[in-house]
Amino acid sequence: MLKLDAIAYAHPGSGLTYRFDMEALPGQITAVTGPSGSGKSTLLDLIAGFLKPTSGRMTLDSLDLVPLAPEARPVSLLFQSETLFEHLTAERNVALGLPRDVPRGEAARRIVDALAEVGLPRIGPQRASTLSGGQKQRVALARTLLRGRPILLLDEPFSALDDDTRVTTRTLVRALTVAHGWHTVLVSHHLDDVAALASRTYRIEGGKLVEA
Ligand SMILES: Nc1ncnc2c1ncn2[C@@H]1O[C@H](COP(=O)(O)OP(=O)(O)OP(=O)(O)O)[C@@H](O)[C@H]1O
Repeated sequence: MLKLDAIAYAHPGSGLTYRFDMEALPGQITAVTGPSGSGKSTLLDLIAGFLKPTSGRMTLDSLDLVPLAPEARPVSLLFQSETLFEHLTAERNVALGLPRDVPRGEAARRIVDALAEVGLPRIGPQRASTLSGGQKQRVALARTLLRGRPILLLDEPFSALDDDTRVTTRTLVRALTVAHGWHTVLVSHHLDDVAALASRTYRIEGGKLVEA
């Protein structure tokens, strides 16, 4: 379980100190909602390690996350505007999720498997710049699969997608979360995404997470 226990943080110059308590179970999507400026990105930045809490505990099972630098945390991120390298092929983008020491043959096999798992078995050689928004999100999810990190942070990941693509992409996110036992934390303004996906929902109110 991912557990935040009185994680405290105040932005420099701000009078508000956030105090976050949260539990996210493996194989489930935990949603966080709240108005613009309420602190949703701040929460994700604390989990990812881009911000350091002033106090509190944050653990994944028995692993203490607070001392770990962002690159050492068991965390993957997926945002609204995807972070693929547009000039690289889909398979090169996916390969970025692999450790450098994986032998070439095994790397190729794992990339093929990951693209098949996200439903894009044939687009490996295509440049990212030629893919649709939904395909790009799937390629990013394939890269996440290869990273094999058990916490997935999603910040409005479906916002730029049309309605049909949005439904298929969120169905995929749920299936991957269940299949791989990810602790998926979804930040969204869209209540239909939250209703469709979340096992547990929190709302940020007055700098605190309140279970909805
Ligand atoms: N680096 C920073 N320094 C000072 N204040 C900041 C910093 N980053 C964010 N804030 C402030 O903290 C508050 C919370 O911001 P945050 O981005 O976490 O909100 P949010 O809920 O994600 O908003 P949105 O839904 O618009 O993305 C806002 O008032 C914002 O202006």
